[in-house]
Amino acid sequence: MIEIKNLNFGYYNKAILKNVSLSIENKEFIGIIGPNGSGKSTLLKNLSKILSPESGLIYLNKRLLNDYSVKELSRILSVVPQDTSIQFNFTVYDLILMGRNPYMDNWGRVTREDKVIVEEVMELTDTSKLRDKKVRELSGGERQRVIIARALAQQPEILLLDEPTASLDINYQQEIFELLSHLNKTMNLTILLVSHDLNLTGQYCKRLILLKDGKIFAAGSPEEVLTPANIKKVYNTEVKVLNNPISNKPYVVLIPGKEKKRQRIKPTQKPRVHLICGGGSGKELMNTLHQQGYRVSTGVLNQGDSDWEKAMELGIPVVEIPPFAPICEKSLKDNVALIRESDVIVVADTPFGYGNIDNLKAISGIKDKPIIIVNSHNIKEKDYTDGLANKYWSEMEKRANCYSVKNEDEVLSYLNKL
Ligand SMILES: Nc1ncnc2c1ncn2[C@@H]1O[C@H](COP(=O)(O)OP(=O)(O)OP(=O)(O)O)[C@@H](O)[C@H]1O
Repeated sequence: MIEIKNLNFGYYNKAILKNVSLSIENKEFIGIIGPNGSGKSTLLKNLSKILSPESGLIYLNKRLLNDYSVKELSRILSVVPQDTSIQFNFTVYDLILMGRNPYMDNWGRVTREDKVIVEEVMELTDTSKLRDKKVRELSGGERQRVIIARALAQQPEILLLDEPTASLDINYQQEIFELLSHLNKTMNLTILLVSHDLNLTGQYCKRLILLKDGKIFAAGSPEEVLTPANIKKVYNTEVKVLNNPISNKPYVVLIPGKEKKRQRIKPTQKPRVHLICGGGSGKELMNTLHQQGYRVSTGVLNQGDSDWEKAMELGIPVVEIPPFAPICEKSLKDNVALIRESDVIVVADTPFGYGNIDNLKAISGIKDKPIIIVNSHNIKEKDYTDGLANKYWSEMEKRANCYSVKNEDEVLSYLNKL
């Protein structure tokens, strides 16, 4: 059904998928697992033609994926993406009906058949009772069922899902996996899903593909793939693999005490640096710190910003928001969590406006971490917030653990002293 031959893909010249070859048969239920950044989502995006391989070939039903038009492809393959936030507040019915788009004429006329299929998929996914609700009023689990219903309304042969249970509680996680398993068995749907949950995928998927650094490290039945040796090599984590007596499937259990080992090696590592930047003000420093072995994180940054692009290129953790969007509550919270994991905060020579002032506000509230500020004497020229940035800046400068420096070389010498 799908044949991937020597697939290579990279972002900005950085190789991500390396020589991946894989055959997927009709009616398979496959889990793609692997650590953060191992290339799982990138693989799915290459399969759904969101990204194009640098080299290698992908065949779908013996025809090159590249030769399919978008409409043709969406009648065979549908995708449940990782980010399922819905831009507009549609009703559940209207959202599921959108799955029929690949079958509609140029005027978007809804046929009797479209309506019958929508009813069928609502029945299958137990979403009929939600039909008139607005999508934003749904719980996480309900929303995920609705998104799956929309994907099913496309009447695909293959369903690709990127972490479909990521933010769901244990009850909804199981419900989604049960639903997928049911669809796989009763509708002969081929399913390929990315997940971090070794136990759920081990329980429900018939085959697992374990990725490490963009390569297939192991592939086979859950019993073949979920071994302590594989998990140690790929995740650098000690586990015990037990047998779940109810399902007779492998069950992965963490061995306590791992944290102590981590702490022992920590003193030899360089400090973690969280870099506040934007508009290209931090990319050179980010590069230098990364090259010198500092563990750098950054955010909040707009996607497409040149500092964001640099972070992507280097593969460093970044809290991101859509292009031109102001910092929202969630991104702010994520950024504070990332800052809390760092040892020191560095503020690049960054202008502050109302769109990014919350980055400064966030660090002004974190008093227990050293802060290094580049070129602080110039703040008035970089304050586009009628003095708000200047206020946070002056407050921070009064602290004993705040260092104002003139340039990036001085940042490095301060970091060396810390
Ligand atoms: N749009 C992008 N631009 C640049 N680099 C990217 C982009 N998307 C992902 N990457 C990088 O590619 C690598 C693989 O990312 P990918 O999202 O495929 O990994 P993953 O295994 O799905 O990770 P996770 O489990 O964290 O979701 C990472 O180093 C990531 O930083």
